Order: sequence, then structure tokens, then C-alpha cells
Amino acid sequence: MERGDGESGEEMQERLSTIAELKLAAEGGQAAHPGGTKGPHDDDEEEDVGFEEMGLDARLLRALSKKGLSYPTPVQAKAMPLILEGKDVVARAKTGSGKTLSYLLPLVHKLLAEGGSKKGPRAMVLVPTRELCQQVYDEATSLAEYCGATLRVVQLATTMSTATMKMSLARVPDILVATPARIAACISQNVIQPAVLEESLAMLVLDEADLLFSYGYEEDLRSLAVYVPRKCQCLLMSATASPDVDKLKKLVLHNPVTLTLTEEVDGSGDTSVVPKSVQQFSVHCKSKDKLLYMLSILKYDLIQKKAIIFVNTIDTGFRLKLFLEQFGIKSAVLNGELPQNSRLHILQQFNVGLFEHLIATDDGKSLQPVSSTSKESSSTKDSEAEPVESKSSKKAVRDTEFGVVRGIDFKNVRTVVNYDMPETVAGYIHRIGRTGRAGNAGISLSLVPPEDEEILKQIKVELSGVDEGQQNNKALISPFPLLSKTAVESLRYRAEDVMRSVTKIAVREARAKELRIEILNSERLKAHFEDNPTDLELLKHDKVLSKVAPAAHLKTVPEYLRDPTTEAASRAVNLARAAMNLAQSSFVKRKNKRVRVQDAPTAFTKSAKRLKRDGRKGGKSEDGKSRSRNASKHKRRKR
Ligand SMILES: Nc1ncnc2c1ncn2[C@@H]1O[C@H](COP(=O)(O)OP(=O)(O)OP(=O)(O)O)[C@@H](O)[C@H]1O
Repeated sequence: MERGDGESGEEMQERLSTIAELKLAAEGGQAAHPGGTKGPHDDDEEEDVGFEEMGLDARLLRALSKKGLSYPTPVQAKAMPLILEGKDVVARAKTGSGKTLSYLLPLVHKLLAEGGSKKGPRAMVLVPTRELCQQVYDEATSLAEYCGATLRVVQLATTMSTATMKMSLARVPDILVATPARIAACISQNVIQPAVLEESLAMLVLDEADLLFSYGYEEDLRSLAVYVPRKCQCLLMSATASPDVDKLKKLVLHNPVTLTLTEEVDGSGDTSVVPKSVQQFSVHCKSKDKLLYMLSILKYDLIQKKAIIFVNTIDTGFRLKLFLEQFGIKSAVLNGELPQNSRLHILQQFNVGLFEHLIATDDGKSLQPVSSTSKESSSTKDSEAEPVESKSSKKAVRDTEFGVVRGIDFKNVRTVVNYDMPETVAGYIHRIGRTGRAGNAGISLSLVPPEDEEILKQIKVELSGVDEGQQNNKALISPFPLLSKTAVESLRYRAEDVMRSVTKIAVREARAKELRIEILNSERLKAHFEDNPTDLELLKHDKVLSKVAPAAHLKTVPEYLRDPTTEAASRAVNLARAAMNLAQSSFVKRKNKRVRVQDAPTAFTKSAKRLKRDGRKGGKSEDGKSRSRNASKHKRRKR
């Protein structure tokens, strides 16, 4: 029986069962709280220990309750008691697992308990990037404010002159947040006297410790280590293991307790540093087709938003933006060339959801010209259209302390796309760690051209812990099931047409224009947001940069081009999105426990499986051998 809208009874039944499945996924999830010891991070039988049982200062407990946090995450549950005891701790836990509060809570607790006068900072948190500096500063300040305490938190920014640093430190801070280079500069310029530091410093935290050396802070840290008093408690936090962490450990810690909190991936006893709430997919395509594939994924609405799309060079980012813009897909570009105020503002806007697609380069390293790394040059070599770093970029001031990948707590990012593959496994882990934070669900999607198969292989081996041949059920990165070849090919002609118009010159001009605007805005922004911190509408970062206005007909994909199988997938993604929103909003109390409903990756996989099964039953598969009911129905309709 066919209904008026063209949906058969069977199809309607199936759609309803998908909805029911998604609802079930949304409502019937495991007892979970993002922080709980029995939350999505961990299925062991340990008893839940609340923050109250940890003996935290009552003001901190109130602060946590105001923030809506009731249970510690596993890393918090394990690390905090040790830190409160005064032990040096090295903690390695996956991205988004709450490492920041695991050291800030005991740190603030101790400062509140000790009180008293001081000559120098009592606690110092060192991080590799300015973006992280700001984030840790915000978190510490908000904790102090919620506690109603008069703790003074100061951050030292890279751009500060000696005079400004002196001014900032004139009233002695309780907590100092900075990059190692700033502290080393303060010491060498006598803004901080080593003797004072030796006397006052009671706690030193090296956050994102795996990255501090690679960001070039080894010398700064070595010079600082000399002044860290023996009595000072030292903590090292990291997401990945690295020889640098070991070096740092030897440099500043004394008999530390080492905690490694990874999680089981598949119930087999094996562990992974990637949150299991993140489903990982790959799409294999030629390098020159990456724009086309990206367009197909977005145009068919196959991924959840918000999405971060990682690229390896600034020019690639602008090229992608200009290209997508022509199809009515808006995005903002974030890179280390932009002034710091603009970068912070972009992050802020993205976090509150003012735009859905953020194209980002990962860190200071990505600002090197393409030819400077073999990996980057290889990823562009068979794509003639792919521009190399423009000359103008060499003149731009590059901020080597820029970094959005490492440690930044993006809010509600549902999908991370590797438009360009990262150079290293650690880079991959940090990138995809921008989604699936605090137990939320997320998806990662990597576009893999033939020349990046090797890094994908390495990633798979390292994440699964077994050689390729043995991965079978442990394959953590599966082929993306929702995009059919037909869907991609339906857009090829239009995409290639637009690709030709996004020339190197257009990219260079757009990049220069964006930079000019942002530099101008930067100062205005600074003043404006000091006065109006909540006014985020002033500037839109996803504005159109193309000189030529996007053609109206490219904004939608006409009916005759649409691929029914991928359309069905798109509907499933939308249902999953609805389920995720439902899941997010439905925190319920069960037996006095905060129960967070299961998020949607399961639903996503099930929908994908159903689509695949349908494909086998008669749907249009990637090789185009069979035809779907939808496709023939679609044809009937067309006729
Ligand atoms: N106990 C908790 N319950 C619920 N959410 C929490 C808890 N602790 C922290 N969070 C939230 O988890 C998110 C991730 O925390 P955080 O940024 O500290 O992770 P991280 O482990 O440092 O990640 P990365 O390695 O990427 O830096 C934040 O949004 C934070 O507010």
C-alpha cells in the first residue's frame, strides 16, 4: 500500500521502528553520569564515590553542585585523593575525561585550607598554548568565584610586555597560569624573583605534559626546574604517553604515583585512550576528490553538528571554506595567524553554537609552509588544485603558542572530520578527542587518500594494540557506511566546476582579507567584550569571503541528482541527532543517582547497519549492482 506522500506501509513501519530504536537508545541508556565511576567511561563494579566523600572543602562542594557536577570522573576519582594526600602524581587519561578539575579541585582545596599571607604564587599551572592558558584560567577563576573565595588567579599572556607582567603580578597571585616560556621570561627579567618562588611555590602542575617539549619549552622547563623547591608538590597530566613525559617526570617529580586510566573498548580487556563514546570512520578517496567528498557529506547532511574539520595548512582551510561557501555551506576558519582576541572569540562563538562548521588547523606546527614537512607535501602532491601555502602567509605573524587541538574543551562537538590526516597517532588522538567529551557521543570521520593509508594503518595498529591482520573485530576505524558512490558522483560535475573557480589567488585574497578584518576587529573586540561579555552577535566569523556571491542554484541539490540511499542515510542521521538532543536534555534522577541516557552512536550504527542490510536486500550498493526499492519508487515518481 502506498500512502499519499509516497511512503509504503512497510517503509513507514521501518521508519517508525528506526525512530523507536533511536528513542530507546535515547531513553534506555545505562546508568551513567559523565563523571561517575560507573559512567560511560567505565563498567567496573566499583562503588560510586561522590565528591562529598573525598573530604573537599564545603565551598568547593557547593561550587560543584552549582556547576551541576555530582560525581567525579574516573581520573578525578583516582587522582584527587592522592593529590589531596600530598603525593606527586603522573596521570594519563583519555581526552575529555576531566583532567583539569582533577588537579584544580585539590589545588583550590589546599589554597582555601592554608590561607595566610604569601610573597609569591602558591600554585602554578603550566600549559603549552595560550588557548589552554585562557581555558584553565577561566576554570580556576570560576571555581574561586563559585566558592566565594578571594583567591587571585592570574594568567600571563605571550603578548604581555615586561611592564604589564609586573603590573599583573604586583598583587601576588595565588594561582599563576602561563606557558613555560612566560615564566622563564619573568624569572630572567626578574619580574618573579627565584628566591620568592622557592619560598612560596607549593604546587606545580604541568598540564598536557606530553606536549610541553614538542612545543619547544624544554629549555624553559629546565631553567625553571632549578627553582622548584623540594617541598613543592608536582603533578603531570597528559592524554598520551610519550618519552617527553618520562623526561619531565625525572626533571620535576619526586617518587610520583603513576596513574594510567584508559578504557576497555570491546569488553575484551584491551584498553584504548580514545573514549568509547566516539565512533571512528574513514572514507577512502583520491586526494583531488577530497573537496567533492566533503561537499557530499555535508550536502547530504550525513554528519551530526557541530563539526570541527581539521586541515593541515591555512590555505587548505580557506580553500575549503571558499568552496563550501559556493554551495551555501557556511563555516568559520580558525588558525594561529589570527589575532588572539579573534581566536578566542571564534572559540567562544563556536562553543555557544553560533555556527556549526569550524575549519581548524591544529597547532603552531601547522603554520609551517606546506613543503616543510614531508607528510604535508605528500598529502597535496597528487592534487594539482591544492594550493601550497601562499606567500602572504610567510609575512603573517605566526603564533607558535597557538593550539586548538590540544586540550581545548569544545562544547557539544558531535563530529570531528580529518579533511587532512594528522601527521602522528598522538595528533589523531588529540584531534578526535575534541568530540565525545565528558561521556557525550561523537563521531570522527577521516578522509583518507592513498598516500595517507600508511598513517591510517599506524593509527589502527596503535589504537587496537594488534597488527593489522589480527584486527578483525577490533577494527576501531570502520568505513563510513552512509555515503554512497552514487551520491558523490551526483555532485561531481558541480563540484569540479566550483573547484576551478577557487584558485590560488582567490585563496590568498580571502586569507589576507580575513586577516585584515580580524586584526581591525581584534582591538575593537577586546574593548567591546570587556564591557559586554555576553554580546556574541557583534561579529560573525562564518561570514562569506568569496568575491563572487554564491549562485542560488548551488545551494540545494535538485531532486534529479539526489541519491535515494544516501538520502535515507541522511534521514537516519537526523533522527540520531534528534535522539542525541533528547539524550542530552534528559538527565534523570534514579535512586538518587544521576542517570544520563545513552547517547546515539549505538543508534547511529544500527541505522547504518539497517541501511547496509537494505542495500544488500535491494538497495543501491556502492558498486551500483543492485537497486533500492526507494530508487525504483523514486523513478516511478519521476515518471
Ligand atoms: N565530574 C564531572 N562530571 C561531568 N562533567 C565533567 C566532570 N569533570 C569535568 N567535566 C567536564 O568534562 C569536560 C572535559 O574536561 P577536561 O577539559 O578537563 O578534559 P581533559 O581530560 O583535560 O581533556 P583533554 O585531554 O582533551 O585536555 C569539560 O566540559 C568538563 O566541564
